[in-house]
Amino acid sequence: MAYIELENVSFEYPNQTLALNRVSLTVEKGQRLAVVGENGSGKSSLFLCLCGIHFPQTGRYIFDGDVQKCKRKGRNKLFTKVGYVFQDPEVQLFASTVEKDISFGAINAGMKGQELDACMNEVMAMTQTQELKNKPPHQLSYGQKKRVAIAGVLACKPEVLLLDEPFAWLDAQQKKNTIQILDQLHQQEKTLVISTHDINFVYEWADKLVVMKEGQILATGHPHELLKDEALLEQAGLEMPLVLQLTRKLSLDSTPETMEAFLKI
Ligand SMILES: Nc1ncnc2c1ncn2[C@@H]1O[C@H](COP(=O)(O)OP(=O)(O)OP(=O)(O)O)[C@@H](O)[C@H]1O
Repeated sequence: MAYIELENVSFEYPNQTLALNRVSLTVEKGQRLAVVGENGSGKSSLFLCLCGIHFPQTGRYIFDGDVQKCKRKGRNKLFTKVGYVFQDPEVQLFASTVEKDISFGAINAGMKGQELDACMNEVMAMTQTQELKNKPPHQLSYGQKKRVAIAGVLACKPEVLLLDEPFAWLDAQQKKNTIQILDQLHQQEKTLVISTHDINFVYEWADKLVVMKEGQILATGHPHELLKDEALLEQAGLEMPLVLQLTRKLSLDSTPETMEAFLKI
């Protein structure tokens, strides 16, 4: 059985916008799933359903073997195991210092003493936020706020991380730092689900890709397969990854899996 399973899930906002339309999807434990699609295709709405903030009106959501019920009490396991990093860190940060912000969720969940100290040290080291710990979050740069937002979610020790556009507005170095965090989390066998418009990153990073359009899933599969499908790319409004474009242009026999491999040819 899959770790996360959506069966024909539909979700409509109160203004009757149908954001998810009969979406079916499975995610295995430890998988790196990328969700791509045009603006408004439903990626954030999908994440908000996966973490339990929204509840679909129809269909079934099964997390780790449990069918999710709309009652908040029945979804405690979901809330403790699935962490959501919002696209905009401003939505997430609220405490008077970075340290208080990062520890808030963990303390709320009952963590204290040495366990809390060890957890804070670990997540602040991973996200390089130690030197920011006494600063008010509103004084940080955008990239620093993003790291603090990730740290706060990691401190709650989720098994699944949903990251909504983790690279949006980041410079090259901050993006590299965020990719390093994702790589470390993957080594820890966390399940990672990201939405992004960075198709080159998706091609190299994801084990599985979901392509969305107008609230529906157009295709699911390995990015190496899906991202060479010109008809799908056209339908979804996506560009072909650069490494594939270059491979075709140069009529290479084999397709390198990364840009680094391409540059070594
Ligand atoms: N709170 C809301 N109330 C009403 N409609 C909403 C709300 N949030 C999103 N929508 C609508 O739901 C649809 C899906 O939006 P969603 O934010 O999930 O898309 P997205 O793929 O994440 O877009 P983007 O790439 O721009 O972040 C859009 O038509 C959007 O206008």
